[in-house]
Amino acid sequence: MHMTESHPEIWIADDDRGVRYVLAEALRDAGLLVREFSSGEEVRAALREARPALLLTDVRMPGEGGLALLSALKAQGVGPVIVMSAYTDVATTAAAYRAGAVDYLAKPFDLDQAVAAVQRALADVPATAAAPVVDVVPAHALLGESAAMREVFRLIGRVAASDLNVLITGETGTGKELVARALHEESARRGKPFVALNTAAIPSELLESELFGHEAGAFTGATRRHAGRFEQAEGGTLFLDEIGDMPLALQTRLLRVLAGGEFYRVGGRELMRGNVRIVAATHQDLDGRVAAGQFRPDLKHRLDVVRIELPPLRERRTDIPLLAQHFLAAAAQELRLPPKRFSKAALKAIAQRDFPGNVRELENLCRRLAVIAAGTEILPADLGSSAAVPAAGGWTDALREWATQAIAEGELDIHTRAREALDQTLLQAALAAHDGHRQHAAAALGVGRNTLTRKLGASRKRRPTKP
Ligand SMILES: Nc1ncnc2c1ncn2[C@@H]1O[C@H](COP(=O)(O)OP(=O)(O)OP(=O)(O)O)[C@@H](O)[C@H]1O
Repeated sequence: MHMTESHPEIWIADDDRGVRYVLAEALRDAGLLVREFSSGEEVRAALREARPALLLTDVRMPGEGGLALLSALKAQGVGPVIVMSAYTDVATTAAAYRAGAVDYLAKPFDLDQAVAAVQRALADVPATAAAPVVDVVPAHALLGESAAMREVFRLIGRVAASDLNVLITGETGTGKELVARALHEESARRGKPFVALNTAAIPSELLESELFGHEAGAFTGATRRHAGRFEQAEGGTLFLDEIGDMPLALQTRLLRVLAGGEFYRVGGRELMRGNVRIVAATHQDLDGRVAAGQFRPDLKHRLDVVRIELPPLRERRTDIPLLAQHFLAAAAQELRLPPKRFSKAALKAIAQRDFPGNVRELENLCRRLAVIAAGTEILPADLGSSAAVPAAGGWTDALREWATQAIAEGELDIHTRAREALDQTLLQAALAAHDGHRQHAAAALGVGRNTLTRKLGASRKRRPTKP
């Protein structure tokens, strides 16, 4: 009844009345006409007499789901469609884009963001022809539910199908290789090889032949012709890890290959043509390396067409419980150990840790716990200490200064005196925290009560000695 020719409607399909309501209100506030549906079937029925300017649909609804609806609409040339879902794994996101969605909203979403997405999509009409629909989507181990990871999934879904070169940045262990694999698996190149080469792990003099291959006799030790990674990855994806470490000479060579799509094997005459998608990764600041003259700006430009940034784990702590539970279960299964689970308190404690080694470090911790934790429930005490002993700039600096001076002065009991000072500091901190209760203080320090008493006694005896 709101329909007029000049005021096209936005249709919302979602079985959740609340979502429909707030979304519809926000869109109306933005001056749009909105019509609501609670199922795919209702949308189909309405399509017999009208067309939306844009459809926003949930993925999971009773009856026909959003993705099926999306493909049906695309087949009829109705568009654009924005998909919404609480399931923000790579597979669902990528499936939505493949089926022709113009955008993907991860629930819960910000209403302004949703309105902006609608306006953007309306501005981009006409939408292009539908991409073929693939129903079977491979499962990925790339997990996460933080806003940051949802954004990563969205980007992967968006760019996987294109042949654009992607640069993945992030600290060590943040999942760069997994993202590269996901890009490959979600692209039309799946089924073709995914070949990884860690630039930093290979001696620079061998890197060229690793990349481009060599002919027999090309250099000492080259007894047989060898296909390089470029050749091995033909039709698929070549993942160049730690690209920031690539020597300049090789950067020049790689650039030429990327620009011309052709290369020679080392010592070879035959011009090779390759069809390879390049996904590169680095934990370094590539822009900084360019500025410092260590990385070719033109090569960076070629590799850095789309950038996916993986935030460190400490900036997406909400992912930690999910990942930890997954790794614990996976380790138990892999090592054929009885399954264990985290107590609530242990999960909370883990989520508060900083993981300098990121997801890899968390994974290692969980594997260790799967093996060594005693009970079937993992308690905070099983986790061991997390707070790193303050290293630089703190007491160790002062200690070093003191030791240097004491050594210079020829003191002979440096170690004993330092130990004593350390013990005293720890004991006093623990006693203060536990109102002088020795047993509790000992437990807090992880030493026995006798040890504590002995140390206290030792210090009394020596009190006059200043450390
Ligand atoms: N989001 C994630 N979900 C599940 N597993 C993950 C995730 N991110 C990383 N991992 C796991 O953590 C480990 C490290 O990931 P990966 O090797 O992809 O990191 P990376 O950034 O490439 O590390 P590096 O820079 O050190 O090569 C792997 O075992 C990987 O399976």
